[in-house]
Amino acid sequence: MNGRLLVFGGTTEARELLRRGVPAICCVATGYGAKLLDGLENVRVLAGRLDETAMEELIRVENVTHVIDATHPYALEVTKNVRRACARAGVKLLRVTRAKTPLFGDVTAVATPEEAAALLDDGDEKVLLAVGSKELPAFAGVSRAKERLFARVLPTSDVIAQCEALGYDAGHLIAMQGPFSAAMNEQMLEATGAAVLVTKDGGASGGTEEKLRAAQNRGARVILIGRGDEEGATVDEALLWLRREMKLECPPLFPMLLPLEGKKALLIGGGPVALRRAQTLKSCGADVRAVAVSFCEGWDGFDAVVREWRESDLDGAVLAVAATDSREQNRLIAAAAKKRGVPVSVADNAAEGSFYFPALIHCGAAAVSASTGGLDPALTRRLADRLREIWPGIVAEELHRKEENRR
Ligand SMILES: C[C@@]1(CC(=O)O)c2cc3[nH]c(cc4nc(cc5[nH]c(cc(n2)[C@H]1CCC(=O)O)[C@@](C)(CC(=O)O)[C@@H]5CCC(=O)O)C(CC(=O)O)=C4CCC(=O)O)c(CCC(=O)O)c3CC(=O)O
Ligand SMILES: NC(=O)C1=CN([C@@H]2O[C@H](COP(=O)(O)OP(=O)(O)OC[C@H]3O[C@@H](n4cnc5c(N)ncnc54)[C@H](O)[C@@H]3O)[C@@H](O)[C@H]2O)C=CC1
Repeated sequence: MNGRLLVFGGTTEARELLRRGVPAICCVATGYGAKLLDGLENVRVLAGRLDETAMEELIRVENVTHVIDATHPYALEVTKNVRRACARAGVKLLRVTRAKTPLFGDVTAVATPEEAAALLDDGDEKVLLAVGSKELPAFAGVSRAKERLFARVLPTSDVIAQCEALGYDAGHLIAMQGPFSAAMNEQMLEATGAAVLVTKDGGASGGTEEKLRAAQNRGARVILIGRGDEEGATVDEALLWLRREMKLECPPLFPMLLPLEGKKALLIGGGPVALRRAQTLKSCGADVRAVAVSFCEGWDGFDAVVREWRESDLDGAVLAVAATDSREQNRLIAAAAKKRGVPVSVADNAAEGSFYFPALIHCGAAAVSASTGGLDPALTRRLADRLREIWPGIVAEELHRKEENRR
């Protein structure tokens, strides 16, 4: 292992990452967050909120080399501080954040809690606020707040005390830890009589889809406080990044062997990378179909369709390869394939696919596949080329020996 990792965040993403066995120091805001990380070997947990200076100090004292910011998507201030502390200490930083939820139903998106409060001002409907206790003060000025607003918060004594101080009585508080199922959200909307649900986009682990679904089922409106355009890596991407950066231990991929003869394999992209893979798939007997806006030299003899890809290209495919030169297109291809249950490999982002494209070394049916688990594709290439030099000899020798024994 090279270097030392510091993770910020007691989020689901931080826990998932640390559960994969990455040694680290992990900073969480609260004692409760610390408890959720109990029992993880190789992880030292520090509880408490640090400012920028304290973060920088920690990085230096602990000889940290790599930082992952997996704090909550709405913890904007912390994220800003982490970024500055890392820049000042000169260490590498990766932001991990959950994907935004695709919206459906009657949803009004706003940028801030204040904007959400302004939308509630002149109505008289009851409102369920599932925004986190920190944002409740923004709603204090809403007309007839005491009767109309119901707050759903975490059941800790300080949070409840804070709600009481803001004027919420026991009849207007739901104190319970989420995330909640759609059915439970629906019951809470029903019990409070709320016609409006105000929430944030906490992504999949925050149960956002279940909130939208409940509101839709009850005919309630949703006001969604958005979170800007921040981009971040997924947990899988972060894990691969760390393994590459810090040379962490990594188990091998499982080289599952698929019969492809006569089966449709879809390639999207017509450059040299797609072509190399098309040749590999063809050597396995697959019916290769390639779709691309333009094709490089060498595609003669392939079923090559010149146009932009579309979702229906995936129909009947047993596997797909996303090898366009556009990050965004490759991401969309991966999402579409996964949605349909078609295994997909992504040429420019190893961790985004559901399988890794192997180097194939074969003499007839005697095959070997090479991989470095996505850690170092150029090394994979060199390993494969060396195996290609010796593999035919090994296969011939063994077949010959078998013949000899038979005589
Ligand atoms: C994750 C994966 C994709 C997947 O699963 O779909 C992936 C990803 C990436 N490759 C990159 C670069 C290169 N890849 C090669 C070669 C091969 N790469 C192949 C597979 C895979 N490559 C999968 C995991 C493999 C594993 O587990 O080890 C092989 C085996 C199969 C094939 O592609 O046919 C083939 C050997 C073929 C053979 O010998 O048979 C070379 C060498 C060369 O081209 O000569 C370079 C140039 C390196 C340089 O320039 O130094 C980059 C950076 C791109 C960038 O920076 O722009 C990414 C992106 C990323 O890492 O995220
Ligand atoms: N895994 C690997 O071995 C390697 C992967 N890469 C990555 O692979 C990707 C492809 O590399 P190259 O083949 O060199 O690229 P390229 O630039 O030669 O080809 C890109 C292809 O994508 C097609 N394309 C773009 N948008 C499309 C759309 N909407 N619909 C259909 N087709 C579309 C283009 O028409 C073109 O055929 C790049 O993202 C590169 O970063 C690069 C080197 C090695």
